[in-house]
Amino acid sequence: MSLDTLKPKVKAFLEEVNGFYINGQYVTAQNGQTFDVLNPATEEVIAKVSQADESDLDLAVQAARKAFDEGQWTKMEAAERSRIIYKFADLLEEHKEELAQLESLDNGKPYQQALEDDIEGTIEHFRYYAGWATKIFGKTTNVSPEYATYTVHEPVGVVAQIIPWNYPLLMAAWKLGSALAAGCTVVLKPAEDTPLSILYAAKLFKEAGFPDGVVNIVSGPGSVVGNALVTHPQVNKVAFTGSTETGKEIMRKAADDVKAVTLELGGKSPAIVLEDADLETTLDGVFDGTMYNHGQNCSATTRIFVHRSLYDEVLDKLKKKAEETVVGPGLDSATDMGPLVSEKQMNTVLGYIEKGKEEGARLITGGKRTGDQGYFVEPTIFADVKDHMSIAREEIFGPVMSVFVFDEVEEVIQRANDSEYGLAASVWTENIKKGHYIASKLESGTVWVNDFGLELETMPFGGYKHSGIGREMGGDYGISNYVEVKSIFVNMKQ
Ligand SMILES: NC(=O)C1=CN([C@@H]2O[C@H](COP(=O)(O)OP(=O)(O)OC[C@H]3O[C@@H](n4cnc5c(N)ncnc54)[C@H](O)[C@@H]3O)[C@@H](O)[C@H]2O)C=CC1
Ligand code: BAL
Repeated sequence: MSLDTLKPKVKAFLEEVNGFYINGQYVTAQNGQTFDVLNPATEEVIAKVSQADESDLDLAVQAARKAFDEGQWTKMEAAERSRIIYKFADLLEEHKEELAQLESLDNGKPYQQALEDDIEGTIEHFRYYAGWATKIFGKTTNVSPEYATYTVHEPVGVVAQIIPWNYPLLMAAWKLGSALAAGCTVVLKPAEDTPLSILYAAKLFKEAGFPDGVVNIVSGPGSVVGNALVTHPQVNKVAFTGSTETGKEIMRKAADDVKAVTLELGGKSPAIVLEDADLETTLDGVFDGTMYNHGQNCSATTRIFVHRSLYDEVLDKLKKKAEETVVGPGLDSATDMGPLVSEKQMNTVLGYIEKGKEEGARLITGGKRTGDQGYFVEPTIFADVKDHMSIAREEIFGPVMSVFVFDEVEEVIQRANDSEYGLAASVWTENIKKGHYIASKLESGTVWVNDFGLELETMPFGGYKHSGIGREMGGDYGISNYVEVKSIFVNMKQ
């Protein structure tokens, strides 16, 4: 597939200046400003998008506030809210190929991966949370015969949602699905690098039947639009996915107004390969665990701890896998791994590769940019990595794997936990008792045993330590981010 084979609706969408979406309509920035969106495979401008400032953002928050206060969504029958979210998922399905093309062009990921993982995952996510709109229950409690006591779960209000660029539409779904099911209204800010898929999808909110103002999408820089969203006095709650640094800044600012925050932040996830691991499955899992989405995953298993008895064999086989990986444009069907999302991200990753070499890790394959156009970086593997090195401690967010050797189970548990992060981990062993034991000891929001990367709407996802606060998905775990709990006492004393 090439740019010439883009679907007519995608071509038309790319040709116009794409406004953001406020109060049920596309609008352009009041000051007329736009920003360029690049194809990371070619560095060419593929679209122009309106760039909001604080006054545009204020309009979006006012629209969400009005929609919330007037209750068109919040006080709608839950079954009707559910039907509208289902309908939105059906419309996404009708447009799934267009959305996958946009995602591949904008983010760089292979088209098939965009279609099957990102877009299908988005559709499933909305369907799942559509079902939850009718399953938000308080409790009746048995406090005293003289009181009727019960709790009510009420939508928290206007929600600010700020999302990153690694899974543009899927991250929007993770945030929107539960908030909308709970009856909140939303202002969502996509990342500057990847605003296209959610802006394309915005028109489908209206078609599905969402009242105006329930969902608003505003594009622009984090330092301006994101900041104004977090600090806006009419916003009740902030949900963010992105870097730990920005997450901390958001939390500090939200504290001024005592706004609740949900944060899904960085990771440095360990994979532990025990001496009895089934090597074929393990090597596939460990390799994809690091390299999937070009390593641009918060849950990427970038620290691979291999038992000494398998170390040389594992290194040889991982090297071979890296060298067989086809790096190329996302729209090319032969591509396994596309470009990184931006020049900034490519330079960050190349900087870490240099640090790895300087600090004495052994580069066994990769290590360079490929070509001089597009942000392509070779799948890169370092062996003999030591726990104190930068590549062992800091989030790289690129196709860079660090391999360590270990001897004892207790030793590797301690080393795996020796990180400021605690998002995900994997354990590879045929001894399932040991698998459970190690899973119980790891300081991590998710642990996969003999698997990697499963992130399902049916299970909560989030991190320990600096990897975040709260859990998204997982049914009522996700809903709980968007409800206030009210306790009601009714005096029945005669
Ligand atoms: N946890 C995850 O899934 C992600 C983690 N990252 C990590 O972050 C690193 C840097 O990537 P960036 O795109 O610069 O991340 P970032 O955390 O700065 O950006 C993520 C989102 O936050 C917004 N934002 C930035 N500054 C803001 C502020 N002051 N107030 C409100 N919103 C703000 C951005 O516009 C974007 O929408 C990556 O190298 C990676 O390590 C990046 C993307 C996703
Ligand atoms: N932050 C979305 C899920 C992931 O990167 O693994």
